[in-house]
Amino acid sequence: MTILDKIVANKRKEVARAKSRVSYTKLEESEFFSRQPYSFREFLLAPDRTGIIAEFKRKSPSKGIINDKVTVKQVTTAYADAGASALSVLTDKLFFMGRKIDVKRARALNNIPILRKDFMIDEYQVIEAKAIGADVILLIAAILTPAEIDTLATLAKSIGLSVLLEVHNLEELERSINPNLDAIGVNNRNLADFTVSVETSFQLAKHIPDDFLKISESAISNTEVIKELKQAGFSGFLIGENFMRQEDPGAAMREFVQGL
Ligand SMILES: O=P(O)(O)OC[C@@H](O)[C@@H](O)c1c[nH]c2ccccc12
Repeated sequence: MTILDKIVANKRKEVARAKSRVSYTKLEESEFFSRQPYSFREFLLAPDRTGIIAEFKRKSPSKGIINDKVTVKQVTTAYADAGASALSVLTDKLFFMGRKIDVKRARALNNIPILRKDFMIDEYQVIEAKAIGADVILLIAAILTPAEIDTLATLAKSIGLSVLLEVHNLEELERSINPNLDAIGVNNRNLADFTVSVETSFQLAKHIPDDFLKISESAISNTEVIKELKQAGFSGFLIGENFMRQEDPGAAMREFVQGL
């Protein structure tokens, strides 16, 4: 059983529990549910922004605790000030030490899109994403069938959310492509064994149709790589650990973007 299998098995239980505690009606009555989400595309392509999707991540299965001393407020507002095009906030509790309230807090404090970073397997989580103030959801090709991707993406679009599909290889990309997606993210980290290589992004770039935004995810640690990824057609760069492992992640991002 890979780590991804374990995460998904746990997620099924978590979603069942959440459904029994908070009804769809309750979610739809929440303060953020009726807001108009920000457009992921618009913010990624805005010339005065960096294209960086800056992540708030306390812990990961591959690295253990990365930083559990900082607050959502301190980090996300500094990321936005430093020119982030969007925020990525983990909501998986067991493996990433994330919480749904982290997205709510980030929403109340920032005026840029927020990606709810979780393992989406059920329509309930899509409604929940909107209810907690997210603008973008992540669909991971490795854990979803094409039919599931279609169902979740169609629902997300119908409530105004943007959809980012994450792939790790050509086979996943080809089987998962769907007109309801806004962006395709190439994860440079293999979620089954944690190996990382930015080459994955360069190899898959030419196979991603131009109507989708191209995003490179994980293991991005210097601005030279970003310049090369831009040349290869990428407009989004998802960065977590490189900032989060510093005592002041916002300051780390501010310094990083000087090199762009
Ligand atoms: O911390 P990094 O190497 O910069 O990676 C960020 C992000 O890409 C990574 O956290 C991630 C990519 N896809 C995911 C899916 C689930 C959880 C986490 C992720």
